[in-house]
Amino acid sequence: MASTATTAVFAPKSQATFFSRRPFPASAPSTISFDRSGSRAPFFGQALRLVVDSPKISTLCAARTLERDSSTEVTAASVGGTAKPTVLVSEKLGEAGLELLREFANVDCSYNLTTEELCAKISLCDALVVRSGTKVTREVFEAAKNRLKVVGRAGVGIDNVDLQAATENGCLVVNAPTANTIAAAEHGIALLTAMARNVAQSDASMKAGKWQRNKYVGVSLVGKKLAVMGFGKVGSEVARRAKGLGMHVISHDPYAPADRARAVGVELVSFDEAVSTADFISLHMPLTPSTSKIFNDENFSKMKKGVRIINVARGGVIDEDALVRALDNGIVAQAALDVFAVEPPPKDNKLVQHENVTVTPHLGASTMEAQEGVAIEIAEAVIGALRGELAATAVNAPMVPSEVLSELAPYVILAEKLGRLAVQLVGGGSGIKGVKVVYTSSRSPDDLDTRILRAMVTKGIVEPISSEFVNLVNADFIAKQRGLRISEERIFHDGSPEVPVDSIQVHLANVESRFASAISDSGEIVVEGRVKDRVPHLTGVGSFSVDVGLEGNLILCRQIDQPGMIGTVGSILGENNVNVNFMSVSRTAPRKHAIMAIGIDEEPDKESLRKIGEISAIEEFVFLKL
Ligand SMILES: NC(=O)c1ccc[n+]([C@@H]2O[C@H](COP(=O)([O-])OP(=O)(O)OC[C@H]3O[C@@H](n4cnc5c(N)ncnc54)[C@H](O)[C@@H]3O)[C@@H](O)[C@H]2O)c1
Ligand SMILES: O=C(O)[C@H](O)COP(=O)(O)O
Repeated sequence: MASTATTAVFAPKSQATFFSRRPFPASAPSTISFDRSGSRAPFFGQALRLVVDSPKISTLCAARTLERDSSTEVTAASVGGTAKPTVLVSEKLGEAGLELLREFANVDCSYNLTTEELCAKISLCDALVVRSGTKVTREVFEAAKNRLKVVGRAGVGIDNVDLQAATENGCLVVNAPTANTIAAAEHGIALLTAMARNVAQSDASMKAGKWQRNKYVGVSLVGKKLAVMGFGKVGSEVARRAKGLGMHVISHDPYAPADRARAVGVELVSFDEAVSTADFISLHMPLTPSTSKIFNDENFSKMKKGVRIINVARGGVIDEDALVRALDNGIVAQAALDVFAVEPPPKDNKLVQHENVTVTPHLGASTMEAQEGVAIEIAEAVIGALRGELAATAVNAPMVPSEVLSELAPYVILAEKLGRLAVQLVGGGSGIKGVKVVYTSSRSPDDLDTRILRAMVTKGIVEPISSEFVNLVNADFIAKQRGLRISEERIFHDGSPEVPVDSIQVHLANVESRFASAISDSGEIVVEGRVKDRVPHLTGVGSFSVDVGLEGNLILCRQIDQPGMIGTVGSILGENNVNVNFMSVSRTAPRKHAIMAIGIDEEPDKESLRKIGEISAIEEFVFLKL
């Protein structure tokens, strides 16, 4: 994979190359329409394109208004009135945000709607503003009958919005990712201190007429070890505050830059070290396929007896039944939970009822200040989107002109998949800092604007490990915010200028890998890809050449080169009904080491992965999701 050709650092071109900002005057005949395909990762073939072109909004805005709850309800019978769009606010939103919305739109604040009521209203609305309590399902998007242009989530998590259905129905989803960070961190600290001193339990006891001073002796925080799991926006603020309480703070976050943690006086450690040495464990990682139920029986059993756990992240990172068992057998002395796998949890939920558990109903973001902040942030994003402006907090829309996409589409997919693969190869606790993207191309720098490719690499790296959504507008900002230094290099390739890019390499410097063979001779994780017949392929891992189509999932194995390996692994996958779509083997020399890359359609179960790991000739392997 190494190349000796010339290198140049790219300077980004003006944004205007990629975006057309067309204002959306309320009086003009206009519609925002989108390409219909796509999902959470759609910059390209599946991309949304913002086009302003028809009289939909003026019709939708011709609405008679009715007073309700100091806001406005729009009915199907509405006629006449102003050419304003209609915004349905289905959960309580800060007044400052409502005021902004009212200046621009007819605002209907209707809370606690049933799904039927929401579906009945939604076809009369251009925008919907929610928090985490409104389930914006496919049914809702379909009931909107194409009128709904934007869903604004006044907060971070969009777990309650069906993004795929939103995209398929041409609806933009925007969120407000930063305004409630401090509130969530403060709530984490509130739960930590309240739990340590039995505040909730002793309050309930006194209200029941008791005076139980001996029963509610607490534990001190000073000098105790706190493990912050996830050193992102909220986790780092919790760490800062916990240090102020005199705690010894460590953190586990495989992707956070170590110097950021050091600046707060926090050491980044491995998962096992964090959970096995801490007195308190505070959870601040996002809910992703790899963090789902990560706190399970196996990991509770590694913890110090009497550990205390705080969760203000997402309920799904804990296996709740396993936590009940860990509380009952004394491994976990206490837990303080703001979030639950199902919200609201059933009344008889064992954790909610448990004497040693302090619970709050998802209040992390619920301060006056945070709610004003998210309300303003989301109102601005929703108004901007209705006007046809770019939304930096767009969750499902990149808005890239089709002419750019048509040429770069497969490279854009390749760039994201390489980022996604590279981040999954990271192991240990050192954190990612330097990312280098190397393009081999025969085009001159003026003929190849790589911003979209760089943005896609960032998207691939950031989205699987965080609650952030990356698009072309915010990619550089998000990378900077997370301490990721992304540099680009071009290597001249003497080929056809018809082909925009010959290969893309993603290098991650100063990191350990879960798959040692992904570390190249230069000591970096390196993955390389090429587009063949418009299909992205992985063509290099570390110092090995491979060739596997980037579709579905991938298994990488390093093995002793010997007969029968392909068959042995293939049969294990076959027994698990996992279809192999591509396979390539590359070796250093006959009967020495070989790397096998296997593209598979489905995700193998744990048992099959265990069996592959037990094949004696296999020295290491890793399963990666594309
Ligand atoms: N309770 C609430 O009201 C409330 C409010 C705000 C945020 N949240 C939740 O808190 C969580 C964190 O939010 P944030 O804004 O700090 O997100 P963030 O994206 O800024 O930080 C998440 C961090 O977790 C790290 N991470 C990813 N996978 C990990 C893993 N396997 N192990 C350890 N670390 C891992 C990421 O590298 C990142 O640094 C999210 O789930 C968010 O939805 C809850
Ligand atoms: O995702 C978020 O922003 C938090 O979990 C807060 O959710 P909420 O807006 O429903 O309080």
